[in-house]
Amino acid sequence: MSTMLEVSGLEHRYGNGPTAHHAVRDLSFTVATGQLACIVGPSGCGKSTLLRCVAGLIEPTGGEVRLHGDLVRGVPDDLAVVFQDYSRSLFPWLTVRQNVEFPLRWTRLSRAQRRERAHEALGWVGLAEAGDKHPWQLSGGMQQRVSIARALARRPALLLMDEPFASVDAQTRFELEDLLRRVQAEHGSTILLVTHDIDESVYLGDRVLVLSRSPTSILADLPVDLPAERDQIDTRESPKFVSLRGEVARLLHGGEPAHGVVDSAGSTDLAAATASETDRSGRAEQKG
Ligand SMILES: Nc1ncnc2c1ncn2[C@@H]1O[C@H](COP(=O)(O)OP(=O)(O)OP(=O)(O)O)[C@@H](O)[C@H]1O
Repeated sequence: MSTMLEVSGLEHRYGNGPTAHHAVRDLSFTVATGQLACIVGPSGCGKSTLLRCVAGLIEPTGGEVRLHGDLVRGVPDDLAVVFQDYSRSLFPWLTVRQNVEFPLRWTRLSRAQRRERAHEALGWVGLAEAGDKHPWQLSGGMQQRVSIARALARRPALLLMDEPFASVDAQTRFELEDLLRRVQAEHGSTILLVTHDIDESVYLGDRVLVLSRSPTSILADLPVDLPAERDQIDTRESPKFVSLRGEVARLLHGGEPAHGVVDSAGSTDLAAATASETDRSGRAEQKG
């Protein structure tokens, strides 16, 4: 699988001198084409700073970011971002279709092609019939689906998502998570998604990057060895999911990566971690 995103020795410091704040210390990782990688870390650890560097919105003070091999300097044309706050990212005076078409104005697509792309992307998120409505006529979850459609209509090489489901209720969140996995599988999208939610990172991710406190670095890079087809009830109840969630939570609460299973690249072999966790819980059950 080819590499879509390569972050090498990334460092970012806000300001200079004694008041400087070192937000990101030393981050190196890659995301393969078609992969959905989740980033999880404590509040204020530097997740948004990382995303801003990847999006080319700020210039890192050290290291580099490459998108399909090209050094990121400024916002790449083929990158899209979905933010948490859909109500501020959609234009209320435009219809849903016009919102989705809007960023396509800066492409070489004709008007008819833009309309076609918008219609198609709205179909992907189940909103083909809502094109003539205005955002304020839709529920919060539907508005976030419009934001996702708008990002996908550009066919980005990389989709960045910053806490995309943090502002919707639990049921809608589940629906949006399933929608994202379906869309990603159907269209082979490469996604880097930041979340505060440990369960969400494991449910959504092909892998989970766990970040340390600020100045942040990578504590563990955990492959999520769950079936591609996931289910909000069965997957979340499966021993593997429970074990992975426990591992991420343990790391975030100051634990070391599962010992004996960290490889030289700093990534943790979850198969081994899962086996040892299952073994532990099995022994606990037997004792009980
Ligand atoms: N423009 C800025 N100037 C100075 N310090 C900043 C700036 N932006 C962020 N910081 C600091 O850098 C650190 C990382 O912030 P960042 O917003 O990247 O973290 P985060 O993990 O996204 O936070 P949260 O989980 O609360 O969204 C924090 O200590 C924050 O106060």
